[in-house]
Amino acid sequence: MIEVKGLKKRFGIKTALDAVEVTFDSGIYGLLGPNGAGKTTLLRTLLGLYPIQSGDVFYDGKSLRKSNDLAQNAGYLPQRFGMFYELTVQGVMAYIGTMKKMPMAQVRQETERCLARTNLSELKDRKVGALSGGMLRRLGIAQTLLGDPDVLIFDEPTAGLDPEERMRFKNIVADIRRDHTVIISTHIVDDVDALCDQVVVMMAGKVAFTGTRQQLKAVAEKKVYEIPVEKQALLSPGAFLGNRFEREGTDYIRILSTVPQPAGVLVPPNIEDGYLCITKGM
Ligand SMILES: Nc1ncnc2c1ncn2[C@@H]1O[C@H](COP(=O)(O)OP(=O)(O)OP(=O)(O)O)[C@@H](O)[C@H]1O
Repeated sequence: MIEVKGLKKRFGIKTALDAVEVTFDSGIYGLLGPNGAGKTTLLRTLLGLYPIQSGDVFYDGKSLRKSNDLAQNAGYLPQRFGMFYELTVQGVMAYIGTMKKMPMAQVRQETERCLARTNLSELKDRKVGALSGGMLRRLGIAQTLLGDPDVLIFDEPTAGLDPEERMRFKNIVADIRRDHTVIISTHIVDDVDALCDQVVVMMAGKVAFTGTRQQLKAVAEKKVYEIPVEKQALLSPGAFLGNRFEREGTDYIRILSTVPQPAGVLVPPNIEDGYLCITKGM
């Protein structure tokens, strides 16, 4: 279990984390938030890549100030995964395995398993410099899985993946045993809906919401309307205009509103509605 308590982080005068309180237990967590909310800073702090300035993080009860157990038991896919261009795919896996202090025989076995899992077995001899962006992302995912770590941290894992590879990533995550802690930072709300048991929403360096997907949806209960585009002028002030879509030849707009909108029809919320209600303060 990872317990974050009163964690603060500043870059010069910029406060990136402002007394963050959150607990990550076993299970799959989606970490959502607008650009600059502090998601990457939080993840990097958990991994010991930023020193703790104020507050603390406990991994299985031990403070990160005194122990680097969390970093040693974690696989991490950074937002921008890069590697030496001259290394081959399997060379990267051997390099990461060595950094993780894994015995060579285990590295070989795990390399085979993780490359097969990410559809890279046939590219094992290809150099990093000759991989496409999507292939490099898959290699990043493969090295995260190496050694089956207890904690897996993925920072925007599906960015740059084609639909088939996104599906494959979802299947990989679905196969991870639920006694692991998996944290997935993403902007793709659909991915959270498909994958995550719990959702954490960050805003301006703080945790604005933690709960299940159902609880996130419930935030938008009785606040979501659909209205034909031609009736848009009848909306009461305070409505937030969401997606525009077409149904049976009519154009509609999805609306979020805390005041009743008689010109629209109330519809059940989805998790994107819940997320938008939090970020718009509705
Ligand atoms: N190395 C740094 N130096 C200065 N400021 C930084 C640094 N890293 C992050 N910041 C700032 O800290 C804040 C939080 O950034 P962070 O990258 O953690 O946000 P994020 O939620 O991951 O954003 P995104 O979704 O865009 O990746 C931002 O205002 C950012 O500009």
